[in-house]
Amino acid sequence: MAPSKFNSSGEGNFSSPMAENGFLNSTSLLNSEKAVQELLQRSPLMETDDHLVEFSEALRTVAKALRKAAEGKAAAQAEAAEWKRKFELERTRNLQLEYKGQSPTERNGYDNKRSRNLPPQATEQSEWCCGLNGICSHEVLQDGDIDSVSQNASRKYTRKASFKLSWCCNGDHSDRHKHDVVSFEKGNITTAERSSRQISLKWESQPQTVLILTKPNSISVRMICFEMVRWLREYKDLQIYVEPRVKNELLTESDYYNFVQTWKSDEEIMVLHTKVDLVVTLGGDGTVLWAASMFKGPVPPLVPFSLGSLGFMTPFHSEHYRECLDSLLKGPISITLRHRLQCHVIRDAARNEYETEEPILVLNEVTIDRGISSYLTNLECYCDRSFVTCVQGDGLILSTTSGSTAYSLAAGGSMVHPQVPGILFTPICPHSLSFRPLIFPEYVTIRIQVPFNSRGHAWASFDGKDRKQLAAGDALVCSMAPWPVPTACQVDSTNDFLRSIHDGLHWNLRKTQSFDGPRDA
Ligand SMILES: NC(=O)c1ccc[n+]([C@@H]2O[C@H](COP(=O)([O-])OP(=O)(O)OC[C@H]3O[C@@H](n4cnc5c(N)ncnc54)[C@H](O)[C@@H]3O)[C@@H](O)[C@H]2O)c1
Ligand SMILES: Nc1ncnc2c1ncn2[C@@H]1O[C@H](COP(=O)(O)OP(=O)(O)OP(=O)(O)O)[C@@H](O)[C@H]1O
Repeated sequence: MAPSKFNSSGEGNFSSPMAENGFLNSTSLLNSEKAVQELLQRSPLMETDDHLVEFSEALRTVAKALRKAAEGKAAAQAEAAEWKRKFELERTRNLQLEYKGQSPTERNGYDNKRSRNLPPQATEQSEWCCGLNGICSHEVLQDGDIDSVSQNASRKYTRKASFKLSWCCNGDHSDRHKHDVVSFEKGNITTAERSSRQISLKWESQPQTVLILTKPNSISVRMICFEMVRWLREYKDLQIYVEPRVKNELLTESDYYNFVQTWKSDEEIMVLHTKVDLVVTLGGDGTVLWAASMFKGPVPPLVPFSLGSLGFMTPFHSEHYRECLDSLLKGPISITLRHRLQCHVIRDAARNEYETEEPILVLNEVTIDRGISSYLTNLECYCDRSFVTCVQGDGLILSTTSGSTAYSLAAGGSMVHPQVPGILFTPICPHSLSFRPLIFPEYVTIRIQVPFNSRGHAWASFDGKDRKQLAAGDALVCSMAPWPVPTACQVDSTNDFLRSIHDGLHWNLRKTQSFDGPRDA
């Protein structure tokens, strides 16, 4: 019998309780029990087990602490993102003020600035409905006083057309602000409006400047663009802006197009929304996404003409552009307010929470996926201060409701009417049987964290573009942006949405059963 290798002194050697015939004999059993007890008391194996137990408990404690820390970080980063959002809003306001020739420091305070730069009606509304901390859509959407612009002789820009937005439903026209959602009169909770209603835009002065954005590398788009520019100039007497590339194309065609304006720098693009009354897009959904991405703040009303293969956001037919533009320039226009998501990438390497990169606004979605890595993505997701889940799979899509018919749909997300405010949380190929897509309300902040123990990097892409690598420790914080994209409707939001899913996706197309006459009971 070989001595136990655990007994270094040679004492307490135990023999196998198994006799040679294969049965247990009692003496050897006694011996072996004693030996096991000795082994349990003295053996380093037991110490190893104890150490393993201790170690795993310590690991569990560390994991708990890490989760707590991450939750704390989530809250801090959500707050940082909220502050950043407010900062961006303020910066855009200041930019507008600077453009109007008034320095932000000339203001006595926030209220004063607002009351001096907004038309009286808008100011009253904003203080009435939102107070200081809210974002009034009419401030974002209704163009303010721009008299100073026309007075400023050094600037060649013309006065921007003003318009008024109203919310109406089934013929009921009402100016009631959409923030006035819940009332607590006499202790009863009632809802006045549950989401924004169909919006109607009425021009208060004639639009004067149109920006035309076109899909590149398409001869048919180029031809329509040339024609449209000429028509808008000769029949509507409008100022026209195009991208530098298009201006070159126009000038190559003819010197006639010399009147068309463009820009040279990104700073000029930043203030484009203060000059342009209407944006026309010629292309597919990608061109609408491109147009939206040009406006990092407020977006002028957008008229999307379809010249692509699948137009979910392009209800206007380019062959009828004259009649369409004629009626849109007169107004009123039914508008779909397409919400956007504001995304901040927060690097773990950044020294503090506020050192975030420039925010990116998306009209469809932000996708966090595994990129070229063959490992499963491992993403920790938080909603405000609450842990949502860990995504283990190909990735995750955070989509707007406008984007619900795009990538999110392909990944199994629901289609949502674009006027419903919300954030879709749709996994891509999750390695789990029970991971169903979610829809969050519009007021939450979602944070996606690449954990430190992630095997590979994750990649974020914004409306299918601008890929950014997310290393372990990096996070993406996402909330609803205060600047929606107002797109003109062919009929109204609902009719256009249903038409797009019927025509674009052949949604629920099925042969109708033949009628064979009533069946016998
Ligand atoms: N598996 C997929 O379905 C998949 C994969 C990658 C990207 N995409 C989508 O492509 C978008 C980028 O579009 P692009 O035109 O620049 O690229 P693209 O030219 O590759 O076109 C992608 C397709 O998505 C359609 N699309 C875009 N936005 C849509 C929307 N809101 N509703 C319905 N369909 C929409 C376009 O019409 C086009 O047919 C991304 O935002 C993403 O949603 C989809
Ligand atoms: N003005 C522009 N400048 C640069 N790129 C653009 C511009 N407009 C569109 N694009 C890009 O060109 C690509 C194709 O555009 P778009 O999606 O509009 O056309 P399409 O693919 O023919 O139409 P659909 O989306 O209906 O299939 C998109 O990736 C879009 O981002």
